[in-house]
Amino acid sequence: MGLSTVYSPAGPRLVPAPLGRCRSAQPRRPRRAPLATVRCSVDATKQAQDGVATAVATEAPASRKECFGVFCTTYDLKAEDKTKSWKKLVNVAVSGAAGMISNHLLFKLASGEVFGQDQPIPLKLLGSERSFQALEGVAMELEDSLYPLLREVSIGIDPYVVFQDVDWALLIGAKPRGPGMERAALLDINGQIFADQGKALNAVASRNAKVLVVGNPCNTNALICLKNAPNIPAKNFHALTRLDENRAKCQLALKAGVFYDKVSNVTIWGNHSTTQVPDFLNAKIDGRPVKEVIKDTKWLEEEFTLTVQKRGGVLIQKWGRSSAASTAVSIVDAIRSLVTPTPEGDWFSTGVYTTGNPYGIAEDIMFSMPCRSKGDGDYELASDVLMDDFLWERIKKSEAELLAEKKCVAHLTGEGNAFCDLPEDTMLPGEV
Ligand SMILES: NC(=O)C1=CN([C@@H]2O[C@H](COP(=O)(O)OP(=O)(O)OC[C@H]3O[C@@H](n4cnc5c(N)ncnc54)[C@H](OP(=O)(O)O)[C@@H]3O)[C@@H](O)[C@H]2O)C=CC1
Ligand SMILES: O=C([O-])CC(=O)C(=O)O
Repeated sequence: MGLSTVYSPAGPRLVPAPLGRCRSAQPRRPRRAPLATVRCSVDATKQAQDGVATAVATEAPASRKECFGVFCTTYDLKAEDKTKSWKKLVNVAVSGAAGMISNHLLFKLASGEVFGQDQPIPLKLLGSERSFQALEGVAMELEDSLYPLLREVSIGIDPYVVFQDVDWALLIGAKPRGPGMERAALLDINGQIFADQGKALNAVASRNAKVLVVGNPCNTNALICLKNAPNIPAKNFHALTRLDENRAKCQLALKAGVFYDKVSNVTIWGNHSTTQVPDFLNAKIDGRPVKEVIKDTKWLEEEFTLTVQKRGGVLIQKWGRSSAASTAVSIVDAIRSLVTPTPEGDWFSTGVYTTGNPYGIAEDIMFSMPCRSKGDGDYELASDVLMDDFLWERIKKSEAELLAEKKCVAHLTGEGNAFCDLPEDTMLPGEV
């Protein structure tokens, strides 16, 4: 007899799997439209009475998303949503789910490390025709990991199906830049992916869905995505710059000879590219301004800044591929910063939409800035930040780059014809 999972107020526990395994009505295969499937549901009242799930096979409507393997034998998620004793499910979609970053991230999500040890989640994995088999492999590994909090795994290649009702969309899938490829071409190819996914989110995701864009160039991809999803608040879109913040914290800790938990208030301003600005003016070590602790201004202005800007590229040279594990960790950090209250006085960096920002940064781009959260998934920009000429001059350079990128993708944001004239030094962190 296999195992399935049941939750009670006392926490998750394993119980024998219910009798009767549900199968797809047709063999699983890549497809654009969902097939009719058979699903299992749970009698929530009975379950509440005796604490053990009972599976009931029911015919699903044609719109039912396909579950995967053991996850089809568990519960009717909608019925579970209604039970008082269980936390409401948080639906999480991940694109590029068969890629390297996801291979680390999905297991962190399933373990409860991200949303909490009392938060059951369904995972909705988006792939493509080319990755569908690998996606099945990922789902099999998730099955074999017996995560008590993992309530459903569904895999698919149609974002309109996979993004149905999602509360969080983690958009990782994107084409990496190949040899000889112009950055403008990458913007165009990947931009199209994020325009399509934005439209799908707009049509089917939760109206308050949070969207974190990781696929590069992530700031401009996030802008494209939000412009194609006008039904979702622009404030809910993020571009991942948390990896850069973590890299900056590590370098400051190394230089100061402290462990990195002593480093706070580190902001990455701007683009996730080599124009990004790691801010040492506002950063603190043990609650003191970094400039009081590290007196080597030349190191801060030159070596520190360049090391953080180019860390991704150096790592590619060593590893032969871009950061995957540390990127997954930084995605966890980025989400946790939004779903848990920010420690008093501190802040975190995330690329957000620049409407009404207090710093004077151009409006209508996705720019990394210092933010605080009450832990409700929302954030406010930090206002207690210092600015000097060095910092401002660099911020303007990253701003100029993002404004240029925006012009390249005007055809994807509904703002007319694209005109692409990128500064030559515009590079991803992975390009050195
Ligand atoms: N913001 C940040 O801090 C960081 C961002 N990144 C970016 O994250 C993205 C994913 O990285 P990683 O997981 O390592 O990459 P992988 O190459 O391992 O996986 C990327 C996935 O993207 C999907 N994809 C979508 N469209 C295309 C396409 N046209 N051509 C090829 N693949 C495509 C593929 O899946 P499928 O076939 O299922 O579509 C593939 O599995 C990259 O854009 C990378 O530059 C990486 C590190 C840090
Ligand atoms: O450039 C890349 O593909 C990898 C990347 O974003 C990083 O390491 O910061």
